[in-house]
Amino acid sequence: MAATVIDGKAFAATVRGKVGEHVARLKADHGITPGLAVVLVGEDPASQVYVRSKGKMTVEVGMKSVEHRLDADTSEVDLLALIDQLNNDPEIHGILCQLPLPKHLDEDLVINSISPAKDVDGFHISNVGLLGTGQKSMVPCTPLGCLMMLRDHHGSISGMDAVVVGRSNIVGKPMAQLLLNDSCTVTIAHSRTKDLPDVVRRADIVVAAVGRPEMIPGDWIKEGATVIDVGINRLDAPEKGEGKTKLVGDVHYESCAARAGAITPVPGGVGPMTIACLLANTVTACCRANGLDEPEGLTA
Ligand SMILES: Nc1nc2c(c(=O)[nH]1)N[C@@H](CN(C=O)c1ccc(C(=O)N[C@@H](CCC(=O)O)C(=O)O)cc1)CN2
Repeated sequence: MAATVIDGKAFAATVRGKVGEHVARLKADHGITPGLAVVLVGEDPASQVYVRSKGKMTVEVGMKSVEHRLDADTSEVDLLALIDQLNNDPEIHGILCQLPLPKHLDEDLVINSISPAKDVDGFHISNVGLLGTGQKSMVPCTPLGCLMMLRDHHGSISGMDAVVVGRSNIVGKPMAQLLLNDSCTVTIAHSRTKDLPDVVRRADIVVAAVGRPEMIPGDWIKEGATVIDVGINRLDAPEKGEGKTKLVGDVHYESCAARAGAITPVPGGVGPMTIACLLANTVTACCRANGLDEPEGLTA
């Protein structure tokens, strides 16, 4: 039977709709407008697209958007001074530095200088620790988006066998933690994992976050498993014309879809959920800062 295609683009629009409703209530009932500040250092073309999209969608849901675009050679001292200013700005409830940062900047130092309460990326070491101990935290946007799609598709994922392929701080590790918190039996697999195909074949849920185009073929997938593809890899596509490119995920879509029960496409799967969850996290941060009830269904 053909796999159900989990439509991340449509689901993200629903999440943004819920965020917008909550923002409208915050404004009407409390006179509060959530504010998000995005910091971009340098001119990475993909980052510029993501930052523009974040700003546009922030405004669309009724929140305040502030963008700081800094030169590629901005010093660490200047960047930390800007973050300090944003940490102390009462109109700003969420702050993020778009990654990757230029090589001369210490990513850990920069991330950990953001106030944990405003860390809407959920990358600050305090939020990592809170998530790891099952306490209330800010949750990284991409894994949160994957979790929302899994819960929506399955209802409950409790007791399911989940394999996360990839161990990055941004996706793999927090994803594993979220699945564990939802009572999955979780394996984190990576480049040194022995018998990777057999490990993946045992899983009811496969989250692919390795950053290697089409690395996971269909014959690694258990019949009926749910496949969440986090990869976004741009490849040359001469078949589409000279100089053309295409996006592919970390799984080989056609062969995996032939065996899976459900699968996310690339593009249009996990990617759009990342920005929707960023907006959700900003409303959550704003509610927490003001001692108000958090929006239902928009947190882990
Ligand atoms: N500070 C952060 N930096 C980065 C993050 C992050 O969560 N926080 N994640 C990625 C980039 N990213 C958001 O920042 C992001 C990536 C992809 C998409 C998306 O919607 N992708 C589309 C395809 C877009 C295209 O055509 O290129 C899709 O998958 O359908 C949104 C946001 C790294 N940096």
